[in-house]
Amino acid sequence: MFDRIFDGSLMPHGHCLLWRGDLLFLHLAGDISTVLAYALIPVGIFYFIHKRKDIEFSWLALLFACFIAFCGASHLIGILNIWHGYYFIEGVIKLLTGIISIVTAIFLWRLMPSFIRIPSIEMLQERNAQLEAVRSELEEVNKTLEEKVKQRTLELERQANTDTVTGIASRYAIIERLQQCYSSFERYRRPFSILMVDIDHFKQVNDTHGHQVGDDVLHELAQCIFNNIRGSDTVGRYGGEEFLVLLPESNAAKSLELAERIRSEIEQLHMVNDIHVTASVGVSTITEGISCDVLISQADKALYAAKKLGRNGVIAYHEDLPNLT
Ligand SMILES: Nc1nc2c(ncn2[C@@H]2O[C@H](COP(=O)(O)OP(=O)(O)OP(=O)(O)O)[C@@H](O)[C@H]2O)c(=O)[nH]1
Repeated sequence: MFDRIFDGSLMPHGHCLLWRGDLLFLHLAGDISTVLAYALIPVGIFYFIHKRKDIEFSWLALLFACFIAFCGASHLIGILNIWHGYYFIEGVIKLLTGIISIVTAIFLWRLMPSFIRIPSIEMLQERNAQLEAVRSELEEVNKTLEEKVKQRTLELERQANTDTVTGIASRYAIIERLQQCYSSFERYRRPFSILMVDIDHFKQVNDTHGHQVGDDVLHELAQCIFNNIRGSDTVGRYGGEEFLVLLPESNAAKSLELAERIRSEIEQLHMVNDIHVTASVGVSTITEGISCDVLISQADKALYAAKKLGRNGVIAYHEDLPNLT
């Protein structure tokens, strides 16, 4: 059996190619270079598959590598057969090469639709450019939205901080400012005072002239207070017809003086429908150990006293303030 396989005497030695130098050169050069290439290509494929474990269809690449390796073996036996006629071995190798080639071809054609679907570099570049355009568009939309949110937030903040009827600080804003002054007092002992201004008999204005005119009066009066305070002071609408004025760095005497001026200015105001109003003012100055709430209640007590004493007056809170009921 082995004799049949390795029997290289099928062609008499020396008859092959008749030892013509040109034929020998052509066949040897062609086969040797092909064998070398066919040995290197499968090694390259194995190396690639080893490095790129993510590649799909790697088994097909392996099949392809085997097919090339067998083609290389056919050429190798072709070289040997120049000297000896190992045609049995050559036949076996050719048969194996044929089988593996057919298997590879079948799988290659079965997978052809999938290969065709694989996007080309141009297609990927085009897709990438489209995605990039969408991304820039989204970025632009995002910027616009952010800007709108910013504007809306500012608008909401402005609305929350401003009283719509009078245009001065809202109750929320004036209380916040009061807390800031109080913190500053607690930390740096910065004094401050507050005025509680309340329009006298405002109900009569509403009842006589209507609610809209009442609103106009509130607006004019608020602006009057605003025009008589410093930039560092704040006036806010504390309640219906009640205003809270915050006076940082102002002691009791200075605050009383300002309260009197405001009261007097209000008294002299000529408002819509020739309306004249007066206001009562309660003054309170921060002292050690009292809270914001106590400070406000002191101003309220002083205001109440001013009302009880005939309105259109200014009273500063002090310990001996009579408990008027
Ligand atoms: N037009 C208008 N009126 C308001 C507003 N808020 C409160 N008022 C009115 O202010 C009036 C307050 O009346 P009162 O609490 O009796 O006080 P007053 O009439 O000013 O009397 P004294 O404070 O005791 O001098 C009520 O008629 C409320 O309807 C507002 O936003 N607009």
